[in-house]
Amino acid sequence: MNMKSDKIILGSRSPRRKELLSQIFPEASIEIIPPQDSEEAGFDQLCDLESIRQRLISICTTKNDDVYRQVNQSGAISTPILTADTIVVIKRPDSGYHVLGQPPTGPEWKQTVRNWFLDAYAGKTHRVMTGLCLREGEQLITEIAQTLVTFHDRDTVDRHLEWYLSTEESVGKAGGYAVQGAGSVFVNRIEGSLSNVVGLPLENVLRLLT
Ligand SMILES: Cc1cn([C@H]2C[C@H](O)[C@@H](COP(=O)(O)OP(=O)(O)OP(=O)(O)O)O2)c(=O)[nH]c1=O
Repeated sequence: MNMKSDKIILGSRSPRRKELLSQIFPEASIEIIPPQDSEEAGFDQLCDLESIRQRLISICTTKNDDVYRQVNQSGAISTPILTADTIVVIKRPDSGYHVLGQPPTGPEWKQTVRNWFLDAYAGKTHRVMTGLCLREGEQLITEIAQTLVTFHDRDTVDRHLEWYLSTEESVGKAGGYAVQGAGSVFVNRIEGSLSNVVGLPLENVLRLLT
């Protein structure tokens, strides 16, 4: 089956997304144009899945519009533009759902990630969602892929957590871990797309592009 287009613009600064996309699309045909405005709407106060999903779609659409504005300055373009956003969603027993994005950038990141691992991940299942936005000419297609990730029990997390924090792998990763890296030592089960957890659900992207 052929790709609908022989070029694609990936609107992302994430090296993982580029690497993933190049597994299904020739690397030489991928142009990277990251969004300029790094201010993103947050998920504060959102505690039901429907509002979280809507916000996720709105974030990837905003990224897509940003890239489109940059490209469009030189005249209308027909190359498809793909943008994405990945979040971890946990369920709190009392207050519904809660979104974990990337850890804070200040020195408090270690304590934040420590709390996420001990309180939200150990022995439990959380969701990883990636929102996608694909612009093809006038048309915008948006969708969300979801994967369930179950962590090992508290003993295993306790045993490896301080070592994991010392690797600093958490930095820049949604939810503070990398399933494709050392973070895999904590993961007991993955239900759904693995590439979705890493930042780009390849099954969805391939379906949209073919
Ligand atoms: C959960 C998880 C996330 N991640 C990464 C994927 C994404 O790069 C990052 C989530 O960050 P995002 O905020 O989705 O994206 P970004 O700011 O890195 O990039 P963009 O320019 O496209 O907005 O977390 C992993 O690499 N492995 C994992 O297991």
